[in-house]
This record gives sequence, C-alpha cells and structure tokens, in this order.
Amino acid sequence: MLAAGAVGTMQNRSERDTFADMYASRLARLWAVERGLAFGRLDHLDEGRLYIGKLGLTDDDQRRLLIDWRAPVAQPFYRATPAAPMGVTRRRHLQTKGRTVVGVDDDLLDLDSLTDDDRATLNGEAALLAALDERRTGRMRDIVATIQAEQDRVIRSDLNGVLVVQGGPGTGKTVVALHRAAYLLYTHRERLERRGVLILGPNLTFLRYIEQVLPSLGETDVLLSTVGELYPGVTATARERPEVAALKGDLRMTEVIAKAVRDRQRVPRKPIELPLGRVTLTIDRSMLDAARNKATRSRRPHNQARAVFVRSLLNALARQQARKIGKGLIDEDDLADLREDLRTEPVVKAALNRLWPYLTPQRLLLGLYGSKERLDHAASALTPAERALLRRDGGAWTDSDVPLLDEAADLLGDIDEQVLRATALQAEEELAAARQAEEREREAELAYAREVLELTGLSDLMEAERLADRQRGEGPHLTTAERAAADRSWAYGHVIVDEAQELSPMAWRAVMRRCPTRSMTVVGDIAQTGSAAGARSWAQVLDPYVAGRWRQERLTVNYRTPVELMAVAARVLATVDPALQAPTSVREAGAEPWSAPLAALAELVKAELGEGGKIAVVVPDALLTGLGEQVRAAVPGAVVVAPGSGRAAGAEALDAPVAVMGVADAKGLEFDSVIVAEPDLIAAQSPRGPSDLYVALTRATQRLGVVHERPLSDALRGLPGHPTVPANGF
Ligand SMILES: Nc1ncnc2c1ncn2[C@@H]1O[C@H](COP(=O)(O)OP(=O)(O)OP(=O)(O)O)[C@@H](O)[C@H]1O
Repeated sequence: MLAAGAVGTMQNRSERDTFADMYASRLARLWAVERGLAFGRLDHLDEGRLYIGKLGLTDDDQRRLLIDWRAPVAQPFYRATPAAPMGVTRRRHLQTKGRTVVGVDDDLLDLDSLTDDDRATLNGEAALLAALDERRTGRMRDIVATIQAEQDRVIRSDLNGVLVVQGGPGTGKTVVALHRAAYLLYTHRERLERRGVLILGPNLTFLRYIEQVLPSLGETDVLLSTVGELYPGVTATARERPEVAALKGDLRMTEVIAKAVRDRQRVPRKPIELPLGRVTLTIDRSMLDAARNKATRSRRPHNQARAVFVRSLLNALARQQARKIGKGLIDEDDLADLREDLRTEPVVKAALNRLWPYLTPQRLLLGLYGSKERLDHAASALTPAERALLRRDGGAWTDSDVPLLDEAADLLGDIDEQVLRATALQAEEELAAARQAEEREREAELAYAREVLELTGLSDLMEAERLADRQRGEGPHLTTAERAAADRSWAYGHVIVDEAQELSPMAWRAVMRRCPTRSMTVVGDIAQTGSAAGARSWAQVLDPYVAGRWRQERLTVNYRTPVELMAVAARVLATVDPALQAPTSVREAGAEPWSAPLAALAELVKAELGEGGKIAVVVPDALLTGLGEQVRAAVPGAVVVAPGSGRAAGAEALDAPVAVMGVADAKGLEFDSVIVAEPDLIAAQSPRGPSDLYVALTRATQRLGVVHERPLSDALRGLPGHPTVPANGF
C-alpha cells in the first residue's frame, strides 16, 4: 500500500492511507503477541475444548481457534476452582518456546474425572511458580497465563466509577493495572478508543519498565506519563526538596495561584497619562474599575477576558478623545473608528500590556517565584517561612511545579500561538478573522471527508475527523494517545494512576481535570508513601471528588519478594506503623538477607554479578554520587540513575547489569538482587523515610543485602553477616 506512493486523486490517497494505517496497527498487534501466543486450554462441559491466548483468532470458516483472554468465555481460566468449577473439567497451562509446546500443567476441576495418575502428576501452582522464578529482564512481562483469581476480579471490574486497588509491595498492582487497561479497551473499545486511556506512573524509569507490557497484550492506544510530563511543553527535570514539594502540593496553593493571576490585572493608584500628539488622554481609576469589572463578570479565563477589558477601556478612551478634540455627539461608527486608531497607538498598547498582560502559566509562575513582593501579596495566606520556600530565580521545573502550571493554565486560558507571535494588539482582530476562516476551511474538509468515507464504505473504520486531520497534513500517524499528549484539556475515557499514594492534593486536581467522567483505577500502597505531599489514606484523597462513590479491592499475596526477604521488610514496616500489614509471600528464595560493612560494597556488587541477573544498589540521595562512582569504578557498565534523568537514561539503567539509584527512582521496579546502602540514612532522609526504606527492601526477587557504616536500627540489627566478607570489610 505504502509502496504505491502518493499518487491518484485525493480519494485514492485517503483510501490508501486508511488501509495502510489499518494493516500497520494489525501487524503491530500480531508481532506483539508472538511470544506465548496460546497459553491455556479449557475443557468445558458445554463449550468443548477452548484454547486461550493473547488475542482471538478464527479460521477461514469462522471457527474459533483461539479465544482472547479478555473475552467472557475465557474468565473460568482465571476464576474456576474445584469448589466452583464454572462448567470446566480441566484447565491446562501451556508453556511454549517459540511455537513449540515445552510443558503442560493441569488443574482438574471436576473431581469425579480424576484418575490416580492425574492425582500423582498434577500441580496447579507450577505454572505460576515457574513464572515467578524466571530471571528478570529489566522489563515487565505480561502475566496473562498466570493471572490469579483475586487479580482477575480487579482486572474485570466495572469500567465506571473509581476503583482503588490497595496492596503491599509485589502483589501485582502494576501488572494488574496494565492488564485492566487492556481488558477495558477490549471490552469497551468504542468508548475508550476515541478518548484514550492515560496511565500515570511514578518516574520515567518505571514507564520504561512497563512500556512493553501493553503492546504485548495487544493494545497500542494508551498514553504512559508521569505527573511531571502532564503539562505539554514542560519537562520537569529538577528534584524538589521534600518541604517545598509538600508545600507546593498543598491545596492552599490554589488560592495562591488564583491571587497571583488577579494581582496581574492591575489597577494603579495614580491615573495614567497617554500623550497622543495633539491631545493627552488619561486612564483614571473609574475607567479601570469599570473595565475590570466587565472583564471579571465575563467569567472568562484571564487571557480571554483581556479582550473584554481592552474593548471597554478603548471605548472609554475613544469617548474621551472625541470630547477633547471637540467632537460632541458621536455615533457608533465614529466611536469604532477612534477605537481602532487608538488600538494601534504604541503608548496605548504599552499601557494595556502593563494593565492586563497576556500571561502563560510559565511566565506567571516564574514571575511569582522570582519576586518577594509578588509572593508576599499573592501568598499572604502562607507563613513568611513558607513563602521563602517558594522563592526561586528561574531554574528547572520540578514535578511539583507541574500541577501548579496546570492550575494556572486553567485560570489563564489559552493564548493562541498567533497572538503569542504577534507583537501588536490588532492581532486580536486578525485572530478572530483567521479563526473564522479556519473554521470554514475545516468544515469544508470535514464534509469532504464524510463523503469519501461514505463512498468507500470505510466509515466504520475511521472517523471523519481523523481523516480530515490527515488531509490537512497533521501527521498521518497521530494516534489517540499522541493527540491526547499534546492537548492539556484532553478528557480521557479512563485514567489509571499507579503508585497513586505519591500524588499530592494539587496533582490530584490536575488528574481529575483530565477525567471528568471519573472512570478511574487508582493503584497503590499507603504504607509505601514516600513523598512528603503524598497520601495518608485513600478517603483523604478521593472523598473531595467522589465521596461515597469509590470502591476498594485489596491484593494480599506478594509474588515478588520471597518469604525470607519479606520478613526483614515487615520489621521495617512495623516501624512505619504497627497497624500496617505486610503481604504474604508465595515462595521461598532460600537465601537469607545479609549485612556487611559499607567499605565492601564494590566487592559485593562484583560477587553478586557472579550470581547473575539484574542488580540494583539503592542508596540515600546524599550518597548517590559517591557510591555511584565507587560501583562504576569496580564494575564497567554499571549505570547511575541521576534524579530527574529522562526516559532514555531509565532504559539504560534497566538494561545495565548493575544500576545505582535513590529510592524515588526504584519505586515500582524489581531486580534479581538488591543491595541497600546505609539503610538508616534512607530512613532518616525525609519525614517519610521509613516508608522509603520499606520500598527499597522489597525490590528484590531473589537476594537482598545491606551495607552500612552507621549502626543499624533494631529492625535490621539481627541480620547475619555476608558469608564471605570479614566483619571489618575486605
Ligand atoms: N499472577 C501473576 N503471575 C505471574 N507473575 C506475577 C503475577 N502477579 C504478579 N506477578 C509478578 O510479581 C511482580 C510484582 O508485580 P508488580 O510490580 O505489579 O507489583 P506491585 O504491587 O505494583 O509492587 P510495588 O507496590 O512494590 O511496586 C512482577 O514481576 C509481576 O510480574
């Protein structure tokens, strides 16, 4: 299709593009499910034998060859038990390598059909345990073949309303949330494909980590983002101090921002003189008050209300001018002429720009942070010490600035790019004209696109609007996710928030703005909250938006961290809050966690390398550079994850055999082996430090050790020494 090139009529070309697009996404889906395409078989009393796989396939006679795992008939594969067999007599897990079956694993659910042989060879858990023991690749895998019943309930829960999934580390919250996205898109394709699904994760490394799961489940129209990336055009690269993050995440900031906007709509005390050749006009207090009131009453955002303000003021000035040049009574036409002349006068333009400037959220916020005077006024509700925390001259954006930019954008409204570019106020008129022309043009294109679709019978496959965009040359490959990413006011069909305990109240406002239907999945663990602005309870977070209308599911089984490691982590959890309960691990690793002197770190990393798999060294933020250098010197290829580094850096860390990072960047990830450096410094580095330590200790799937110079706290003191390291190091 593509090789045919751009020839023929407009209609031919659009047909070709439509088909090419359709085939390309079909191909992408087929490639993505290649590994483990068919993984299960159900022997069903009524339906006969069904094969379950990553997508549905039929043969030329429309006979079902493979059932999509998300289809209702596939549900017994995950839910049937001997007590409630759901019509299934046998469930079989298939393990494949390429296209060859290398193992099978049966659950017989109809006990009457069990033979003695069956009894001897069956082990229903084998598939799950085999999956869990596999070595980590640095990327998350899908778990369609081994989804557990409590997870299946979450995945297939109703689309509407807010579902909270609370679960300890390693209980599969992330992987379940991703499968839920795939399930919802499959079941509610029509509603969700157009609006898209947004998945928010804690950091860029994490997004890299999960990125591959969704396409391999057969879905490509999902946007993965962090809160720091939510505001188009701004990239958060700096890390905020905990106390500043807590303040910027506080709801009191809504009033600070609102006041900062109002403060820029100025009414100076003294009248403003405008020398205009023969006459001098004066902008006085009453004119200004009237113009400002009109603009405020228009209830438009700042940048749009500016037009009302400007028009009112120019009218008043035009009348004044008419009086001054001796024209007594003037009619509307005269007034309009005078007004338009005034509009282009440089002194008038300059005055209007001072009185009611066009503002971008970036300019507003930097202007606020950069001026003690502005802060004192706009943030008068904060204490002087708090105001001092907000002071900053320029500098890079942080994750906690992004929700504030979003808040400001809501109050300021858009400025059209044309206005941004134009230096003159007349751009307002030009803009309106251009908008009308553009609107007419777009209408014509839409009508044409509809005709094409009807003629070619393709209307089911492609919306007219998308086709019209394509004809306008707005990127043939813009998926829903890409269009949504570029549009701050995009309303998603469903929003999934992972590690949701980390979001500040201000971040929740930004998220809720993107999900007016409140169809959401909120996934997290209150016990792991590390951010000073993060959540202490789900009710505190959600009640302001959906009081009494959210439901909660709990995941209780830890599939990542072996029993021996979890026992240590649980002791730390008890220091966070004795009432919190750690999840139950399903397997034993056989390796006891150890402790060793900090000086032995480099040698220990080398020793771990010998064991194989992915290794992480999780360190206190203050020691990242120093310890990172030590490890890098000892192990070529080791990567240090700098806070705020981009997605590419995250990928590099995941692919490296050894990665050194702070807790914030380890959130949500897992490794075969983890070494935690100076655990008590991690626990002391912020008010939520003990939760951070709990997160660090629960990242390993096989082996865990701590290295330290400072004395260990009670929770870790009993750890045995490393078998090969003398107590005083190498
Ligand atoms: N049903 C399952 N079958 C196979 N593997 C599973 C299953 N459920 C979870 N896992 C595995 O357990 C590990 C932990 O899952 P996941 O990262 O989703 O947990 P989490 O609850 O988000 O953890 P955390 O809160 O610590 O970030 C992953 O490797 C995941 O693939």
